[in-house]
Amino acid sequence: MSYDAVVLISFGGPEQPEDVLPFLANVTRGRNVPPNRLAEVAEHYQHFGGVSPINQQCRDLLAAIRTDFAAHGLDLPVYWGNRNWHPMLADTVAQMHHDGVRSALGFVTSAYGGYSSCRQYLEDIAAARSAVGPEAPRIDKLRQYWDHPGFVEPHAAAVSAALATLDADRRESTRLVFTAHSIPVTAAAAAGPEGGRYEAQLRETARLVAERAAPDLRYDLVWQSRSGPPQVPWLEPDVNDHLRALAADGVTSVVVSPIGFVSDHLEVVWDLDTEAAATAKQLGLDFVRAGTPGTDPGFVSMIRELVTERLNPADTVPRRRLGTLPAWDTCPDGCCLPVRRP
Ligand SMILES: CC1=C(CCC(=O)O)c2cc3nc(cc4[nH]c(cc5[nH]c(cc1n2)c(C)c5CCC(=O)O)c(CCC(=O)O)c4C)C(CCC(=O)O)=C3C
Ligand SMILES: [Fe+2]
Repeated sequence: MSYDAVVLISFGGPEQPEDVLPFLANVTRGRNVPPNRLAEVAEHYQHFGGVSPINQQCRDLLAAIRTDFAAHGLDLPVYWGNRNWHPMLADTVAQMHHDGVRSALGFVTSAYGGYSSCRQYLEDIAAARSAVGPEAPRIDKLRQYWDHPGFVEPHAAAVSAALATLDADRRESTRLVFTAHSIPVTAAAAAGPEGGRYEAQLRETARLVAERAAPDLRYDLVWQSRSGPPQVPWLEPDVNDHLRALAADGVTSVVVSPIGFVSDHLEVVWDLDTEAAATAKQLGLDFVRAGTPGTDPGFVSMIRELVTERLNPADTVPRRRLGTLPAWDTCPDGCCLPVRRP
């Protein structure tokens, strides 16, 4: 297979106060998110002047990818388009078509399987291509990278750096708390061809990061940013409830590492740095939030590696990874399908 471009595909976020409500309408169209939850989330964005950090983080990543490709003689143009806010993927795909791109590789800013993390991006690609028409470029999504060293190692380095800021005398009562976006329990059960893939991958990433950063410490995987109506079960425990349980258990210090994410977007700076940090303070816990890959050079080279490996079949160029869960270049049909929400 030959490719003539790469496209960075992300979630998108508002960039001014007027964008917040139309952005949220895009995110929640056809989903079961109660109006009071939406109002609450709109307020989180307004705390940051209506600007989500995510688009600038994508611009920074885009620039880093272009610099890295140029430095390694990889001569492919790199585009960027989002699911929920400008630049919208359909506009990007139209531009790619206009520029003569015939087939591209897509890198999405989510490392895991599952409907929201993987399948929905495949749907975004399909919708953007059909908006452009039959001449739209082909776009093949790159593989999930939850256990790639270029994802695991930056998270591990960030956990080590965070730990180094805590009181060494309290090491024995320090806990690593890994977080990811909660999803409905039914969606978790439907993730991957055999089910449970989102959670299984997160457990594997947590283990790989913990082994590298602090093999002597206990760690947990918990959930954040729950949405949806209260009567629908989502993955638990929530990070705030978990901090309360840890404090009651004699834990004095926590490193919170958002392994579910690739950059410090709003779910990180609000749900962790603001809310979870306040919970920890109330409990008298020492709290430090570990960084995300962002534009870490190892993460950026991983993207180049994922691109170049796809120029050759998997049996000729081994796909580097640290874990043992099943892996593939192209998701099977019918994997991670959306579940009908009550
Ligand atoms: C698994 C997952 C990821 C990780 C994978 C990935 O990164 O793609 C993720 C990322 C993100 N989620 C984000 C924002 C939002 N997610 C929402 C709602 C939802 N997320 C869900 C899941 C996930 N979300 C789900 C099941 C819903 C319910 C509605 C639905 O079924 O789709 C809502 C609606 C309001 C609310 O929170 O209820 C907002 C505003 C932002 C942007 C942050 C910024 O602006 O910086 C990012 C990166
Ligand atoms: Fe979300």
